[in-house]
Amino acid sequence: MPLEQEEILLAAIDQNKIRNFCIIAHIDHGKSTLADRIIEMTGLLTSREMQAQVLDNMDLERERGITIKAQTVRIVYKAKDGEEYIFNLIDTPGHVDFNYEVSRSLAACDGAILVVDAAQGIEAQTLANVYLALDHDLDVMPVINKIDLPSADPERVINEIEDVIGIEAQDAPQISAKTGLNVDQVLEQIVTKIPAPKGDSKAPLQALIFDSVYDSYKGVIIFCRIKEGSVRRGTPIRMMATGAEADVVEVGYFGPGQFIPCDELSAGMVGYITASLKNVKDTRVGDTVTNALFPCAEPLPGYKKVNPMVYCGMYPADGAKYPDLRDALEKLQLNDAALQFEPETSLALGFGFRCGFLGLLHLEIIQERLEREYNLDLVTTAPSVIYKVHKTNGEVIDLTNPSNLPDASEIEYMEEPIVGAEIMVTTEYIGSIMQLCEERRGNYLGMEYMEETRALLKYELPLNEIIYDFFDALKSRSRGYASFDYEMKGYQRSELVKLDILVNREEVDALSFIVHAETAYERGRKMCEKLKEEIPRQLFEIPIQAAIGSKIIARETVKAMRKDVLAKCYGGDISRKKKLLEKQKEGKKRMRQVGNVEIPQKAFMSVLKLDDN
Ligand SMILES: Nc1nc2c(ncn2[C@@H]2O[C@H](COP(=O)(O)OP(=O)(O)OP(=O)(O)O)[C@@H](O)[C@H]2O)c(=O)[nH]1
Repeated sequence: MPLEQEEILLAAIDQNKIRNFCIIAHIDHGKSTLADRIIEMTGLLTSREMQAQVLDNMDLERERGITIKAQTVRIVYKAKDGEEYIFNLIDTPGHVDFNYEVSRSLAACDGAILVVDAAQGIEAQTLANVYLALDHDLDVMPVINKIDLPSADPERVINEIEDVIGIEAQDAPQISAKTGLNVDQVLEQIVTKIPAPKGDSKAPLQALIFDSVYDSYKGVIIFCRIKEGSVRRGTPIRMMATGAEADVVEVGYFGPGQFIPCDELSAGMVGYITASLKNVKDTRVGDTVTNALFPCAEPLPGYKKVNPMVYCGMYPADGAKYPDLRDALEKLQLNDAALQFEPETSLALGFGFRCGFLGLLHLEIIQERLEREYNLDLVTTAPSVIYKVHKTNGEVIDLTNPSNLPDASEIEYMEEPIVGAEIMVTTEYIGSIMQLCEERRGNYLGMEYMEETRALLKYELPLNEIIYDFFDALKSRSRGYASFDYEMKGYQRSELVKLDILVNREEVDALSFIVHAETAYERGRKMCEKLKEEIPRQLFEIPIQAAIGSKIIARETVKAMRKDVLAKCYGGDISRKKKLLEKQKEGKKRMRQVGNVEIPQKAFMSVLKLDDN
C-alpha cells in the first residue's frame, strides 16, 4: 500500500473533510471524461497509467462508451485552503434503462455536479437527472463543458440553466474536460459548494446499498453509504428488505479499479462491505444494511424491487448447448439482480429461456456478454413488454410471451404498460416529432418552451411502441436534435391482438407478436415482406402468412430456387470452394428448421424493423 494511503487510514477522518458527490449529465456531455480528469488531477493516477477511462471499467461499457454499472472512487484533494479533503465520486449510469440505479446512486451523495455541454445545452436527460437530484435534496453544482468546441456558447447555456432549471449558474466553471482547462475550478467548488455529510457514528448502523457486485474470491461486495453508525470486521449485519444476514469479513473503500481494506466505515463515509453472501439478490440496490444485534428503527426510504420491463426468448443455436446457456445465465445473474430467466420451450426453437430485462439496452448487453464471454451462439426472439390479460373467469395473468396468450374466448380484455415521455426538441422539428408520437399511439399531454428555439414535449406512450426503434426514429426525424427520457406510469386498457406467422403453412410460435388492433393489418403485411427478404429461397415455394386467429390477413411467397453457393466459383480453386462451404455451414448453425423450411436468426428479430424511417 502506498505511504500516502496508509496515512489516510490512520488519521481519524473528520466528517467535515468528506465530500460525497456524483456527476450527472445527458448522455455524451462528458461525465466520464470529467471524472477521469478529476482522478488524474488529484494525483491518483498519471495520465499514462490511465487506461482510456477508469470509471467505466467493463469492456462493453468502454466499447459502447456508456456507463452501465455505477462505479465509485475515493480521492484525496489538497485544497487551496491547505486542507486535505476526501472526495467520494460516485459514478451514475446514464441511460433510462438504469434509472433506478441512478436514483440510488444519488441517494448516496450529498451533492451533484451537473455537466452540460456548452454547444448542446440542456437535454431531456439533463432535466430528468436534475429533477432526480433535487428530489434527493442534493445541492446541484453546474459545470459547463466542452468550451473548446468552436460551436460552444457558454453564456447561452448558463442562461438556459438559470431559466429552465432555476439554479444559480453565473459562476459555473467553464471547462474542457478533454484538455483539462479550468477543471481545477471544479475541484475547488466541490469543497466550497457541496455540503459535508452528517450523521452520528454512535447511532445504530444504517447504510444504503447503492450497488453490489459478485466477486469469485470475496463473494458479494456491497457498495454502501453509511448514513448513521459504523461497521467493521465481525459486525453482524442484516439487509432490512431481503432479511439476509451475515458477519462482516472486510470493510474498505474504492481505489481506482481496486478495493482497499480499512478498519472501519463510519457515518458519512462511502465504501464497501464483504460478508459471506453468495448472491447479489440478497443485497438489493436501495436496501438498508443495519446491525443485526442493534438494528436501526427504520430502513432508509425509497427502496423498491426492480422488475424487468422487457422479455424475450433466448435459445442456444446448438440445442446441445442448453446446459451451458443455463450456467452462463446463472453466472451473469450473480452480478445482476435485475436479470431474470426461466426455462421455456418453443416448437420452432426447442429448449431455451424466457429472460426479463430492464430495457432493450440491458437485453443487448446480456446478449452480447453471453455470446462473447461464454462463447454461445444464440437465437433471440423479438422482445415483448408485459401485458395484463384479464380473463373471463376473473383471473389476471402477466403475459411475457405472446405465444402463451389464452384463446380469445377466454379473454375479457387486455391492458398494456404506458410510459410518461419527455422529448426535448428544437422548434423546427416539433411537427415531425409530434407526428411520430401520433403514429406510435401517443397521447399528447402538453408542451413547454425552454427558450425560443427549443421545446419540451410531453406524451403518454405505450411502452411497446417505444422499446423497439423509437429512439432511432426520433433521432432520424430530428437529425439528432431530439433527446428523450421516460418513466413507467402504469397500465391501460387497449385493443390488442396476437399476430401469428405461418411459414409454409406451419405456425412459428417464436414469431408471434402482440399488436394494437388498428395497426395489425399493416404490421402483418410488413412482417411478411420482411420475412420474405430474410428467408432464403429453397427448392420449393414457401408461403409466408400473417394471421389473427384463423383469419389470414397477409401473404407473401418466397419463390423456389436452388441455392448453389459454388455457382460464383469459376475455375478450380478447391480451397476457396471449401471456404465457401464452411461459411455456409457457419450460417446454418443459426438457422432454425421449421417443418422443412430453414429460418435464419435475423428473421426472428424482423418485428423490430417494421417501421422504416
Ligand atoms: N471537445 C470536447 N469533447 C469532449 C469534452 N469532454 C468530453 N468530450 C467528448 O465527448 C464524448 C462523450 O464523453 P463521455 O465522457 O464519454 O460522456 P458521458 O457523459 O460520460 O457519457 P455516458 O457515460 O454515455 O453517459 C467523448 O467522445 C469525449 O471525448 C470536452 O471538454 N471537449
